[in-house]
Amino acid sequence: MNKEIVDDKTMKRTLTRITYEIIEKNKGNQNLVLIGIKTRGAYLAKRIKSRLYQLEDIDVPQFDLDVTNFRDDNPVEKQAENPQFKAVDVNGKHIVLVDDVLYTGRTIRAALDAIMSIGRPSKISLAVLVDRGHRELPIRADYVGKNIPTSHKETIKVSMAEIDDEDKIEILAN
Ligand SMILES: O=P(O)(O)OC[C@H]1O[C@H](OP(=O)(O)OP(=O)(O)O)[C@H](O)[C@@H]1O
Ligand SMILES: O=c1cc[nH]c(=O)[nH]1
Repeated sequence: MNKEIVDDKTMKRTLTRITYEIIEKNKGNQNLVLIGIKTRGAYLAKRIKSRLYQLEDIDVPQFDLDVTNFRDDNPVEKQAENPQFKAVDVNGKHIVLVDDVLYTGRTIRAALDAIMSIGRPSKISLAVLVDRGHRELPIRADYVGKNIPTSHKETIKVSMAEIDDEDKIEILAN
């Protein structure tokens, strides 16, 4: 059974709030770089980029990151560099990592490794649309859209208009 818990209007407001929080916490916004984790984190980062521009006239570089090669469930022999991402200059930058759901934290751990493998940022912050709890690693988000307490049996499904035709967040009871 799917239960919609966030509709399109609420999701838009939530992203606007996260954007304002990023602006407030980073006065001057110098050296900010948005990195969105594929799949939906990349679309969220693009939206935050365009809101930063609309709200404050700030043009922040934004890149997509595929963490597959850095996952701890991906055999080491299959791990390879990601040539496109390797070209991103992260040195001395304040990276805002963006993802849709924060659960065990393993995806973020992989993303941190991917970023640190190509340079030395001055700071890395984390923005997520949903924090559903159940961390398996000492990772926390700096910007949280919605805290949604879940059981292990449930799944949070984020839909985004860019690939799913509409914006919504649902809880799926497995
Ligand atoms: O904190 P974790 O336990 O790592 O879970 C969170 C990750 O799981 C989902 O990605 P998924 O692997 O389903 O890929 P997708 O984004 O391409 O759907 C979600 O988009 C997060 O990236
Ligand atoms: O519930 C979950 C857990 C991980 N990733 C998701 O997208 N949803």
